[in-house]
Amino acid sequence: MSTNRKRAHTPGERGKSKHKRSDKESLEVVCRLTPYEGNNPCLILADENTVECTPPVGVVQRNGQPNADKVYEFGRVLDETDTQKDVFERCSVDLIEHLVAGKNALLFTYGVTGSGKTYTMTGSSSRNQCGILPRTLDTIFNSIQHSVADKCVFFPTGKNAFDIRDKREAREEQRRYRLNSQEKTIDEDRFIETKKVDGYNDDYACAVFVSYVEIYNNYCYDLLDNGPVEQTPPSLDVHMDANQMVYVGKLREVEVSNADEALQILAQGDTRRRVCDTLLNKESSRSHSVFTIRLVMAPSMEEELYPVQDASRIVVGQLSLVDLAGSERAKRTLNTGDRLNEAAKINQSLMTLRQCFEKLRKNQRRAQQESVPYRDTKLTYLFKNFFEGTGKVRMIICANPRPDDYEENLNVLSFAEESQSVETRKGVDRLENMGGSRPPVPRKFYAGWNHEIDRCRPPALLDPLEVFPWEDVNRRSDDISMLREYSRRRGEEIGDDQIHILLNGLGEGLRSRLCVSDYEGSIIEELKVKEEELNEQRTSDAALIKKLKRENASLRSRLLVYEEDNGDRVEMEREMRRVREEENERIRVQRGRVEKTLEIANGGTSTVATLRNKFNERNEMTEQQIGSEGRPMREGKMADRNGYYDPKFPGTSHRRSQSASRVLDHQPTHGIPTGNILRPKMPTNSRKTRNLKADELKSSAAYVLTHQEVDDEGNISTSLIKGDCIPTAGGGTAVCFNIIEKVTHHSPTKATTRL
Ligand SMILES: Nc1ncnc2c1ncn2[C@@H]1O[C@H](COP(=O)(O)OP(=O)(O)OP(=O)(O)O)[C@@H](O)[C@H]1O
Repeated sequence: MSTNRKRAHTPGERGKSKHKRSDKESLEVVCRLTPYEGNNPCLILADENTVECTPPVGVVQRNGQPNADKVYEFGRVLDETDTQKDVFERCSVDLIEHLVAGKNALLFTYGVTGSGKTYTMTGSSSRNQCGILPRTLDTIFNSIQHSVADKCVFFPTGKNAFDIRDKREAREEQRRYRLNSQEKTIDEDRFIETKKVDGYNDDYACAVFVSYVEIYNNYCYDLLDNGPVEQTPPSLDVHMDANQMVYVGKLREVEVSNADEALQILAQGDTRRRVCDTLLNKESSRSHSVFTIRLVMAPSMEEELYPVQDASRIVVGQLSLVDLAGSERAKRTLNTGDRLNEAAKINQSLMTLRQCFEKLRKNQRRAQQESVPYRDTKLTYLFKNFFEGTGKVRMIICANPRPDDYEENLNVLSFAEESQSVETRKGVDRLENMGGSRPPVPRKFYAGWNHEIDRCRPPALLDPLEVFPWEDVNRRSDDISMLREYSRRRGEEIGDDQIHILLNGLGEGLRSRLCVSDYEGSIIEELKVKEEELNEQRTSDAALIKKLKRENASLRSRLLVYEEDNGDRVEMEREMRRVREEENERIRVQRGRVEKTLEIANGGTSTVATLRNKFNERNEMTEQQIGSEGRPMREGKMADRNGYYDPKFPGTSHRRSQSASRVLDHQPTHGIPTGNILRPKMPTNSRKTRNLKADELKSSAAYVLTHQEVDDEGNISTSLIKGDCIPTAGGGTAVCFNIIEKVTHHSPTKATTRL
């Protein structure tokens, strides 16, 4: 790995701006890496927020320089180990919470062609491959199921708004709807997500509307158009409503009562979507698709799940799931004709998206606001609501680590990383708080009882003033039989004609109470399930706590042992330090002594130096005289100049005692007899040795080593190597050699021959 790694942004910089306000939040980016089994992936997950980008071998920059490794940081990085469910949980669940709270959110995928955008957004119907969109639809309906009003109660006005029908109109519209609706084919085998989010306000009745738009070659088409699939529907215009919100005019918004219906609509729309086989993806999206889920909510009537007919109290939450077409380079796809034109338009709209982001970031930094080029493409115009209105925006970057995608991935990643500093306004709570009264009873609970109540009619009832004992209606299984018995008894007492008057009053009251009781029963059931789940969770938490406590105890005891060991170790280290310091001190003292001794030995004092010089001078003379003149000096002179001892300079010897030998004469083990008159003279108290011992040196003041050599011509040279014995700091004796005397004996026969 190159050390030349560049950090595109530090984590602190990400998503921050100077003027960050609490009503703003940053666009969040999640990066998903496509599974890749080849060699040399150009992208790898470094940690859960970082992706590392390594250039493939041989890829260099335009200037010929090698590309550096780079790291990019995102809100989260997911790789092949993260499942479709993980991606859904991380990217969509909080947006669904936004939606059920009446806020807006935009989730879009972005990346190079074939990087897994459609797979991530839609996937397939199996458990493992089910993508964000189907899971989101399931989760929405799981979370609002008791509050969904009957169909046709809410309706879109066509001007980006909704209204509410009164009950009679709604019933008529429902009848028409039933007549026109076709048999639905539901995928029985599809995976169903069971997730549910909290946060829906039960005081509201709601309806879900979906729409599906395709932006192809910068034209908007309704994928839910009712016309024949073979025909391209007319392109639709994008408008702005009275609240400055952008919407697609004449777009079909289809009301759905459950996720199955919504998925069927999605599948219907997909049959119209333009997908082609390209070199880089067998099913390449040639257009951007925008699937929008609108949750329309209005405060419900007191007892019944029917919205109060006041359009001004309607709150609409919107979640748009966008699958962008992938950016692609013509030289890689080798596209021509229509495909090339499509690619150009795709790239142009993606480029405009980048320019909008850049402008938004610039505007965030400056007081002076420049206009953002939303209108340049249909895609960016549709996104305007989210960037300038209220809503959370999240981008999923899909990136394939194959080396061929390296350069395009770099573009995508750096754009995505910069985008994280774009801020959008946070959604505000628009739902009214109804003061915590009991939620209205969903209509489906009424339907169950209607039939039963009607069966109570035959027996006559009595005086309408006589009150049915409602307070006893609390165990639902007994309610009907009690009413039957009551009616039978009273029917015997009064005539049949009275019965209808009484029944009407009774029926409504009974119906309402039974339904409420039924609804509450279902809530109790749900709470029981929740309680069981919580109990299970508590049991497993308790087991975990127990296990953690055990581990904690064992860690504590191990820690104690370590601490004791550590105490011993500290003590030992202290002792070692003390010994080392003592040793250092001893060495320091010894070194001082040695230095002093050396100073003395090397003539550190002037007296010693002078003596040594004189001594050396004399010895040199002796050698010159013997070597140059080639004849022996007179014996008397020799005695004075032997170089070993001069009583005038007692400081030059190192005698230990007066009785100690002053000169140690070290003779060769096998001396060569020269038969010569020229013989070195030793002082009388010198001691001869052939096998030198340390003790002998110690007791001597001077040392002379006799060394003999014979060359090929029979010449003998005898060397006397002389030195002073000096006691060393360690108690031994060193010899400091200071003169060599040489006597040479030439062979007369050889010398004559040479002449
Ligand atoms: N995470 C993944 N796990 C398994 N298969 C994947 C994954 N991501 C992508 N694929 C497979 O890769 C292929 C291309 O994916 P997909 O069609 O989603 O790419 P795309 O980004 O939408 O391409 P385009 O922009 O051209 O439409 C598909 O066959 C898809 O099943």
